[in-house]
Amino acid sequence: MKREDFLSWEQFFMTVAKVCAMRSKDPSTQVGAILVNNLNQIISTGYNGFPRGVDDDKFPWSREGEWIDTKYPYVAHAELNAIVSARTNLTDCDVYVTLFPCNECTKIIIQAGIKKVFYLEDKYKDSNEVKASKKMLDAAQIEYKQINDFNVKVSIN
Ligand SMILES: O=c1[nH]c(=O)n([C@H]2C[C@H](O)[C@@H](COP(=O)(O)O)O2)cc1CO
Ligand SMILES: [Zn+2]
Repeated sequence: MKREDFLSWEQFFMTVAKVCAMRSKDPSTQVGAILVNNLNQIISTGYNGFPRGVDDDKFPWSREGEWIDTKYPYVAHAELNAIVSARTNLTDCDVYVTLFPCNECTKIIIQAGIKKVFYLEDKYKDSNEVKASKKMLDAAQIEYKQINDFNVKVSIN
């Protein structure tokens, strides 16, 4: 008899996205994203961090203060990193991301031809950025689905 408590594809991919988030050095929010093609192959991975050459010991990680002195102008979002790292056409791929994409990432997701967005958390759902994301995804007829039928808890010692 086969095991019954195996991970579904959706649970598996979301767990991989969660592991990607563990690479992030952001002290407040770690985000992971992966792209998956229609053969269930992982095409690329990403997490939020500063661009190559932008030293994460010298640039700020703070959230507050003058905009130029916060992390916000510098950090590359997980979804952006996954999309620019992909080496194949992304048409009809799915994205698994641990946080609902912001409006800037959503534009990139749509333009890359991604078919479906799977997300874990939606902690900024009341923000205008996320509201704008949902408006664009609805208009573009791109489905989004929360994967919350299991508890992703990855612990590596
Ligand atoms: O879709 C996203 N992808 C992503 O990588 N991020 C990153 C940018 C920041 O490093 C962090 C958000 O920081 P904070 O929660 O402290 O505002 O998450 C944030 C979002 C959603 O805003
Ligand atoms: Zn974003």
